[in-house]
Amino acid sequence: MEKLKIEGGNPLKGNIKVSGAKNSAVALIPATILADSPTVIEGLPDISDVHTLKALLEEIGGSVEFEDGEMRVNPEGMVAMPLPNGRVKKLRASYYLMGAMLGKFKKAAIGLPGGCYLGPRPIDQHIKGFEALGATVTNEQGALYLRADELKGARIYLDVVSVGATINIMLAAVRAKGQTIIENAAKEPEIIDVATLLSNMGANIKGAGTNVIRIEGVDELHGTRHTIIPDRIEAGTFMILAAAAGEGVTINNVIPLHVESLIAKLREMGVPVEIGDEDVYIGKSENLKSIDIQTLVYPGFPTDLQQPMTSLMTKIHGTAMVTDTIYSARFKHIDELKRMNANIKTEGRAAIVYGPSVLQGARVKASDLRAGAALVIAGLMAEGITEVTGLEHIDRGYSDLIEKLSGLGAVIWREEMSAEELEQVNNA
Ligand SMILES: CC(=O)N[C@H]1[C@@H](OP(=O)(O)OP(=O)(O)OC[C@H]2O[C@@H](n3ccc(=O)[nH]c3=O)[C@H](O)[C@@H]2O)O[C@H](CO)[C@@H](O)[C@@H]1O
Ligand SMILES: C=C(OP(=O)(O)O)C(=O)O
Repeated sequence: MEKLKIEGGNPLKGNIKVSGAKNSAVALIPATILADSPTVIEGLPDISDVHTLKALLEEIGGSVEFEDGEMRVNPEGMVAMPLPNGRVKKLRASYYLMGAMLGKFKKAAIGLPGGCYLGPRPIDQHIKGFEALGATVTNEQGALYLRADELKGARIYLDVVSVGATINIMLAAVRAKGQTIIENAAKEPEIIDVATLLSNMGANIKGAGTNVIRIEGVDELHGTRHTIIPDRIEAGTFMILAAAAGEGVTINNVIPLHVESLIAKLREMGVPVEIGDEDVYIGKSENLKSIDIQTLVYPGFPTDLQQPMTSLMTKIHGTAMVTDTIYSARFKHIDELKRMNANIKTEGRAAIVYGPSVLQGARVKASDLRAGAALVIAGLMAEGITEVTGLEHIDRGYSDLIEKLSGLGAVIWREEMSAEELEQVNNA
């Protein structure tokens, strides 16, 4: 097992390119099951979630080629193979296999998903949607079994705005008979990306990106070619790290509209931001002002950027508060930042940051994906060497991180852990 080492304090300069969106990729790949002929997705990130989903499609009989970010999925040999255990537990998004397999085969058996622990992550709204479409859903020894004689369109009101439930219901409803209306739908860009792929496969979807989505079911879907949208969370992570440790960084392959809430907050702090057509420039940031952040559904401030933002906030002059209204326990990075000399207090769903602090290199552990991003940013800001373990989380969502950050002048590398270090991490 490896750890990441970062020598902090080296000013970052230059250009860094954003990859395809993880949170789109993890839905686009299962969506290929719905077609009767091969689909090609271009621009996928080289992250472990994508490799896990590739293996899952192969497990159900698909043939999948993946090279240079391009994945070709031939669904011809696919069957409704139950997947109650194993790889499905590695990632949250394996729940999209439920919607896609239910749509295609009218049955699915999928183990309850894994992914980052951020507090309770129920999937009751997904189940409510599948049941409204005519499926029976039972929980048998930790796996959900979904069965339907036929799927029929329905009007489904989501009690909570959920990205996962909106996409999952869309995946099943494109192959249902008649019209489905999803009310109180989530509006994230990833939902539009999945709807675009499905529409190009022959589905009839209107309103993706608004809070009412109308789907007219079709009997057949065909393969197509699709280019994924850029990852707004990776873009945001790079913007934050540029503000934290940069002296002029351009982030390329960004849809600026997708990061508007972050741009607004960075400007409020006094970070120089210039917006291009497909790039964002972050200038050297000094004397940052205190701000408060509340995570909200899109287009509000994303929960996924809350953790990286906390690291930047240790530079502010004053007090700042971060409230996560989406996930109550997304604060595991705080104790690690404290090890690095940050002055932060958590109270319920909020973290209060007292700045400025001069961060010090330390041995820290990434408890989840964005906690990992927060610690990498802190390591780039800190004096001395920071060692980050828990890289399996970071590898779920950031492709070629070392190469990309080294390109900006960061001193960052991976190192094999000794047996003694492994034991310490496992016992922690
Ligand atoms: C709205 C929001 O910010 N969504 C984020 C959420 O998506 P993710 O898809 O994981 O979460 P959802 O959008 O589905 O959930 C939003 C909220 O609804 C709740 N919920 C969800 C489904 C359900 O059936 N029942 C239920 O109560 C969740 O616990 C959460 O509090 O985390 C992802 C990974 O960090 C982010 O990329 C998404 O942008
Ligand atoms: C927590 C995340 O991923 P997942 O929902 O797959 O656990 C994330 O993208 O920040």
